[in-house]
Parts: sequence; structure tokens; C-alpha cells
Amino acid sequence: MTLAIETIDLTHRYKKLIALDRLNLQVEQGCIYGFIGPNGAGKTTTLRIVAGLLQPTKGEVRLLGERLTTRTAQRLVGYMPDFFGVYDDLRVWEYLDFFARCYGLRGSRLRQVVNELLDLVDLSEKRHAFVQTLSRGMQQRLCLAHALVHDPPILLLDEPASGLDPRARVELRELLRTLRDMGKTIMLSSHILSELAEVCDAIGIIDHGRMVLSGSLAEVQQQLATGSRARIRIARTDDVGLAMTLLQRQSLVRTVSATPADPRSLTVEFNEPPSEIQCAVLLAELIGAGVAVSEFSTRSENLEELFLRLTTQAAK
Ligand SMILES: Nc1ncnc2c1ncn2[C@@H]1O[C@H](COP(=O)(O)OP(=O)(O)OP(=O)(O)O)[C@@H](O)[C@H]1O
Repeated sequence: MTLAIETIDLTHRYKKLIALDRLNLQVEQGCIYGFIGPNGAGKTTTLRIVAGLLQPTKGEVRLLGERLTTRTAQRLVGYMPDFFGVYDDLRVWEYLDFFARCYGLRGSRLRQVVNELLDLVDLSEKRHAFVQTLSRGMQQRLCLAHALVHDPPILLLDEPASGLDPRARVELRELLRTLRDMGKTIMLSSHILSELAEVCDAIGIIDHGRMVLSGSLAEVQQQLATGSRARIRIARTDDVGLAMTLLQRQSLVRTVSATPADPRSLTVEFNEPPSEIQCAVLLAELIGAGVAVSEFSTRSENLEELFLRLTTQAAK
């Protein structure tokens, strides 16, 4: 397995604030890696370090096996920040032409690269438009083209989907898949898990500067299976206390909680997904004890709920 990006005990302090706390992450070559965490988790700090723009306080970064230096980062990484930095009154082609020239491209090679990139991000028809007149989705794609001018094998995209409407998000996802098929490794960040989950091959969830869960999408989904829950509705308020006591005694039950706005609605979290027969036994026990159950439904935690649970746990 070739790793495109590896961080080893990466630590970063802003004065007293520990933004990254011995962060270990591994991104395999040729994959789309979703780097997910709530606001302030440390995503931008990590991406800026990996892009060679910020010196870490401690720890190590390797890019395709090479130790990170400003030069390696410049050669191997294309970075798209979470803000759109443009010079007004530039046309789309001039914008790319400018950055391609910064990388030393000239003449027919320069024209070829600009044309190919405009084609790739589907902006050929907008080549003469002023950049400030582009939609948010188009600006995002233009920024992506900018990050690609020197044809880097690794792309770091900070919050690429933020502010995009559903159609622009679909277009972005398609573009990311095309780039992966071209052999690029893509690491992208988001604080909204569902924005990214379906396009990612692997996911890392960061909170308070630490990795709280990482792995292939299949491995993360495996974790989801342990987050099965049941919702039980009790018909009489008087029965709620007894129902909670009975449920808490069950070995397969991890927690039981009442919904604050609706105390007769209980959420049961299981240690592992219960079988149908285990659910039936649980229900029979409640009814046998005289608890009037009006609803019983089981379901698996979705990715968003898993994310919230993991990041809340880490905050405790
Ligand atoms: N230049 C800075 N000086 C001081 N503190 C900073 C600086 N940049 C970031 N921080 C702090 O470091 C922590 C991590 O910030 P970072 O921007 O890396 O998080 P993030 O996950 O990208 O958040 P967001 O999703 O809000 O962009 C936060 O507590 C933030 O306030």
C-alpha cells in the first residue's frame, strides 16, 4: 500500500491553544479521503501544514514517502483554500493563465494547459467571462483548476462543497471522481459529513485536534452497525420509570434516554445490533411487566448521527 499522505504525531499550537494533538492520519494513493470534523476541529490547520504553508510545532508529514519540505509540498500538492481569492477584473482564462505562468509555463504549453483545465472543469464556454460574475459553483471549479496548474499528484481541498447548491455539489462530486480516475489523491474537508460521504473511499473524523475514527468507508460503516438504536413509545407517563429500569437491566442495552420534549418517547442504544428475536424478547418483557408500549422501532444510526456521537464523546 502506497501512502500519499501520512502524518505522524502531528501537533500544532497557536500560542496556548493546541489545535492539533498528535494527529495520525494515513491517506492511500489514488483515493478520495474525507476529512471531517466540526468547526474548530483542526482541519484547516492540518491541510495548511500538509500544503507546506504552516510549520507544525511537532510531528512529521510524509508525502508519497518523502519527508515534507516547502519544495516537496509545492511540487506534489495542489491546495484549494476555503475562500475564493481572486483579483477582480480578470477574465476566467486570464486567471488560469496568470497562475500557470507563476509555475513557469509559457507559449503553446501554457495555452494547452489552460485549455485542458478549462475543459476539465467545464468552464470553456465561460473563458471570456469576468471571474466575479461566475456562480459560486463555477468559482469553486475555477479554484480547483488553479490548484491543478502544475499537475500535482495530491489535491487538498478545504471545504470545497460549502455554499454550493445541490446541483453544483453533484457536479463537484463528478469532477472529484474524474480526478481520482486520473490518478490523483484527493483529501477534502467538511464539517458536514453527508456532503462528502458518498464520494469518499475513506474517511477520517477529527475533533479537538485528534483523530476519533478513521478507515475505509466500509470500515466506518461497520462501526455504524454498532450504533443501532430502538425507539420505544410508552402510552402512559406512569410506566416510563419502570420501562427505563427494565431496559437498563438488559445486557445488550448500552443506554436508555427519554426525549426531553416528549418524555414518553425513549431512545435505546444497543451495544451491538440486536437480532429480531432479541427485540421480540425485550418487547415481551416490557409488556409482561405491564408497560403499555404503543410503538417499537429499531434502526441503524446514520453517518451524521455517528459523527455527532463521536465528536460529542470526544468533547467530554
Ligand atoms: N491563526 C490562528 N491563530 C490562533 N488560533 C487559531 C488560528 N487558526 C486557527 N486557530 C484555532 O485553532 C483551532 C483549529 O482551527 P482550524 O481552522 O484548523 O479548524 P477547522 O476544523 O478548519 O475549523 P472550521 O471548520 O471552522 O474552518 C480553532 O480553535 C481555531 O480557533
